Order: sequence, then structure tokens, then C-alpha cells
Amino acid sequence: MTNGKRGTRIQIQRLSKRFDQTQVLSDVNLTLERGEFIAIVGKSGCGKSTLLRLIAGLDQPSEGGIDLDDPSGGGQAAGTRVLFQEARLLPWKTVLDNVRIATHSKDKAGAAEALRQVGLEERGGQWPSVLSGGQKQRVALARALASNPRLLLLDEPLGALDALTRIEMQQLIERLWLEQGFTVILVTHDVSEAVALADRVLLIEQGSIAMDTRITLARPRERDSGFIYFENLILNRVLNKPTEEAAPAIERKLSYSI
Ligand SMILES: Nc1ncnc2c1ncn2[C@@H]1O[C@H](COP(=O)(O)OP(=O)(O)OP(=O)(O)O)[C@@H](O)[C@H]1O
Repeated sequence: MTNGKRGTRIQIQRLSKRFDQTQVLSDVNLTLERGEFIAIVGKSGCGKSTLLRLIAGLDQPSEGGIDLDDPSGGGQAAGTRVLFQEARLLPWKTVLDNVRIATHSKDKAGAAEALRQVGLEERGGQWPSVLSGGQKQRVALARALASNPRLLLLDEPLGALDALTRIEMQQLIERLWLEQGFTVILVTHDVSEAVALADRVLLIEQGSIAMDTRITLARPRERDSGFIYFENLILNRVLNKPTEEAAPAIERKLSYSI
């Protein structure tokens, strides 16, 4: 599902990245439409974070190019925000100031509105140290939202959270994405999370995109047989299991939808 036209369009062509003798990404080609939500999965060390860092402009490609077409015309990095596994809040600033500072303005109202969007409007005056891990990540999300992003790059931001908080955060991210129409790239180890949230799930293997699966399930997604089909399809590919194991689920799914 593409939810709007506000987000950045991304075109990646013949992208390669080497660190010394190690070839991490080879000849990656990828296009993301405005407002699309993609998830990137793959085994540890396959190059997921490297790809995200290149898109964020935090590192440079060895070959090839990344074209970010931000509809606001603000340039490559202007509308891009990155969330990491750790919230990276400034401990000597209040929650509200942590959000406000990211907008490079004195706009307390805008920061307070971003805190409201993540359900933390009551916490603006507190120090980050009194917040739970999930609340800290919600502040980090508010900090990104306050600057009106066109592209949100999420590098395992929910990886350290407990299962219930994780599901709440997934629902929050999906709701904000549906309301605001930015483009999202989510790096995750969790195939279920990828299937729950993304329009497309990309699998990276040996430096290339080995699989690009469109998740054709309605939102909000339930853990029904269609969901399990996509989970199996991707997991079987990651684990190099024979694809026939997913075939009965394909047949069941087709018989539902036709
Ligand atoms: N700055 C760097 N210098 C040298 N090698 C690097 C650098 N950054 C990443 N690498 C190497 O590139 C490869 C891919 O790393 P990357 O962090 O992109 O993997 P990943 O898929 O995100 O892994 P994980 O799921 O474990 O976070 C690894 O072999 C890593 O050692």
C-alpha cells in the first residue's frame, strides 16, 4: 500500500560498498515510491545497516548512486531522519527539549505536538533517565516527527524492547506512517515485524537483494493464514529450506482470495 505523496522517492542504481577487502554490497538496484514502507531482513552481517547508512548519507558508496527525490526540494538529507536501536537522547535536557532541539528552532508548540502524537504529552518536563526503554524510543520517534520527515530510516529501533512494548510501537509507527505519508525503510531481524508493517520485504544475501516480496495483506494485519504464509515464504528463503514447504499455504491463500 502506498499511502500518499509526501514521502521521498528513492532510486538506487548499481550500488556497491567495500570496506578494505570486504565486499559488503554488490550491484544493488532498488526503487521506492513516495510513501512506501519497506522492510529489510537478512542474516547478521549481510549489509542491512550499511545500506541504511548509505541511504542516510552517513557513509559513501564505493560505486553507484542513490537518488533521493524529496518533494519539499530540501536536498538529500533535509527530510531524512534515522532511528537507531538506542534512543540517543541527551540526558541533560528535558524530554521536551530533546524533541525541540532536533527541530533547530525554539518551537515548543511543535515539539509538544510531536510528543502528543506519541502519547507522551505529560512527560515533557521530565528527564530521559526516568523513562522506560519504550518511552525513550517514543521520544526519539517524536524528535524525528517534529521535523516533519519525508523519509524515516529505522535501524532495529524496537530490537531492545519487550514483546508487548514492541507490538505497541509497531502499531504507533504504522498509524503515524498512514497519517503522515512519509517513506519508511525498516531494518529488522524479526520477519513477523517485517510482514506486519511493510508493503515490501527485501531479503539481502551475499550483498544483493535476493528476494523482494510484496505483502498483499490488508491493514491492520492480523496473524491469519495469509500472514503466516508470507512469514513462511520469507523464513524458508532465509533458512534455505525447500519452497515446497510454503506451497500448501499458497494454495490456501489463493483459494481465499479468488
Ligand atoms: N566501518 C566499517 N569498516 C569495516 N567493515 C565494516 C564497517 N561497517 C560494516 N562493516 C562490515 O560490513 C558487513 C555488514 O555489516 P552491517 O552492519 O551492514 O550488517 P547487518 O546486516 O546490519 O548486521 P546485523 O544484523 O548484525 O546488525 C560486516 O561484515 C561488517 O563487519
